[in-house]
Amino acid sequence: MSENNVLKVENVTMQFGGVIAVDNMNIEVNKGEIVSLIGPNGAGKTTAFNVITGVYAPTNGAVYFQGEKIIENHPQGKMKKLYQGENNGKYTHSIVPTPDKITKLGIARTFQNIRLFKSQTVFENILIAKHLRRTSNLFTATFHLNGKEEAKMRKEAEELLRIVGLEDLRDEMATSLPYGKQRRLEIARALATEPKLLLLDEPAAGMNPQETDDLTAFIAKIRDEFGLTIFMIEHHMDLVMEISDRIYVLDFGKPIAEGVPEEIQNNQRVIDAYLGGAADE
Ligand SMILES: Nc1ncnc2c1ncn2[C@@H]1O[C@H](COP(=O)(O)OP(=O)(O)OP(=O)(O)O)[C@@H](O)[C@H]1O
Repeated sequence: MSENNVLKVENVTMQFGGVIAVDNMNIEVNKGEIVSLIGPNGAGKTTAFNVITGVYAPTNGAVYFQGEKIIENHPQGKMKKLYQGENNGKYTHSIVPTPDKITKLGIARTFQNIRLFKSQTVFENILIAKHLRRTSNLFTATFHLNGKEEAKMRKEAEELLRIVGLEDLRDEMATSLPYGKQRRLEIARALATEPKLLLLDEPAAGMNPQETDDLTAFIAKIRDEFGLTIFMIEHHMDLVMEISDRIYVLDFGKPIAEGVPEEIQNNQRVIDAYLGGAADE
């Protein structure tokens, strides 16, 4: 693993009963890269994100973040009998951190369906995320505010709103924002947890072409401004091809191709499995 490696997914399988959602997946994302994960519906993209962020303990395999193993698991319970996958027996430990632990390590994510604190303002959404960096308890994050630290967080939240261009909407209710701005707020809220690695799950879903263009520029801007590494699931091929340094294509839980955008666009296996149809989406 090179010292530039930020994320390494190693031989990860996620099996739900008889359904193999992710099948012995190997993926690497290096510092400063924007890497996209594409593939047909049901290919296992969101499940892969859920493993990396601690929502699911993988059935088998390991995940490394900045060179350190943060997740490892092996078939247990009824999976011992069910699991027929590769690398059985290679993993012997069970390291299964919760999502808030993963956030604290420096991995943040957004979701396919926007998840904002609906009855809070734009500013409050950012501030609560800042508090969540320090506590996993939403009640504490919202109500136990202590003087000096609170003032510092407020200042950082104001600064973040300025950088992402939402300062004029500071006191609006999050849900009153136009769709594209809600997405931007959700990304800003993820940034408030001070991640090194940002996972974006279909950030352009439901966006019109203008909003998608704005988002493309926005993602590039935050990568540069925050020194981020970005791993993104996306179906909008214009966005993916324009912004990605590299792309992984997933089909039936397995990466079937990896390369720079031009290689992926010209890969016959990818065209057959996915791009032929995705162009119309
Ligand atoms: N909790 C679960 N229990 C059982 N099966 C699941 C679970 N989560 C996902 N799956 C199955 O795993 C497979 C992969 O689903 P996943 O949502 O990861 O695909 P995806 O590539 O993200 O699809 P999309 O592009 O539609 O979001 C699907 O067959 C899905 O039904």
